[in-house]
Amino acid sequence: MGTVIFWIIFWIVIAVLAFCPLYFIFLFIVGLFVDMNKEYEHDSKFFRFLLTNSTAVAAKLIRIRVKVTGRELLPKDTRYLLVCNHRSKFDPILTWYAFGKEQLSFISKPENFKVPVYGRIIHRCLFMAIDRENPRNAMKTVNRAADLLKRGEVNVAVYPEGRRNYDEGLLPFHGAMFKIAQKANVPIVVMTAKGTYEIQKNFPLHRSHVELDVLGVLSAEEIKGMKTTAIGERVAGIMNKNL
Ligand SMILES: CCCCCCCCCCCCCCCC(=O)OC[C@@H](O)COP(=O)(O)O
Repeated sequence: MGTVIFWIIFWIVIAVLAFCPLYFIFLFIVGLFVDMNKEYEHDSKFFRFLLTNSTAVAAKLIRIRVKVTGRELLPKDTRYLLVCNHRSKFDPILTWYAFGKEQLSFISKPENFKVPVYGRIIHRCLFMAIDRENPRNAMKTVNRAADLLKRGEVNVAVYPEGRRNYDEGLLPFHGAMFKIAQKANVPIVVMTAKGTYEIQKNFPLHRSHVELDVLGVLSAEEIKGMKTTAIGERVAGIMNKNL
């Protein structure tokens, strides 16, 4: 009996080991059909599926368990701007994986579009590069994001801290990010991510437990006419209660 179990486990391991490189080669080939110079106007169900599904495989292999709370707070009748604290490069990856059906398109530093294979997939899924050094260029991304929301194409996600925070608490917010929701007249969904920073330390010996908590929604009416600094204070207040 032991021998049979051994061979079953053996072939499962072989299958997984063979599957990953084959899946990656498949992602590489389909990625070649993405035009990186084209600004796509519509999301792609196919590439969105590949983004979420391949991440699901990776999350299992990296032994990450994601617990989501507050999913019921997500607006159903309107698109929204999701804002979250930022501690790790795993934050966006586990967020688009845990909220696969929410069609989240992230505002990202340009370098991420150069990541092999995934740079093309996120481009096709309407992720937007932002120039963090040039406010005028950054406003172009703000307007593009507001346009995608207004047209109801996708939900947009952004880290208002602008970069990863290696300390406790929150970094100062880039207020212009909240303008996206005001321009599109949509609500702001406030979330925190916890446990992502430890993933790198845990892998491969330990399992990682990540918590994504949807904490509250600032309605479009509520934020209309508010100063972005005041919106920032509201958002920080909600996040800090859970950090
Ligand atoms: C199997 C899954 C593998 C996925 C690989 C995906 C690689 C593409 C990542 C796209 C991430 C999109 C959103 C990122 C938001 C962003 O760009 O925030 C900036 C911070 O991050 C890093 O800034 P910094 O702390 O200054 O380095």
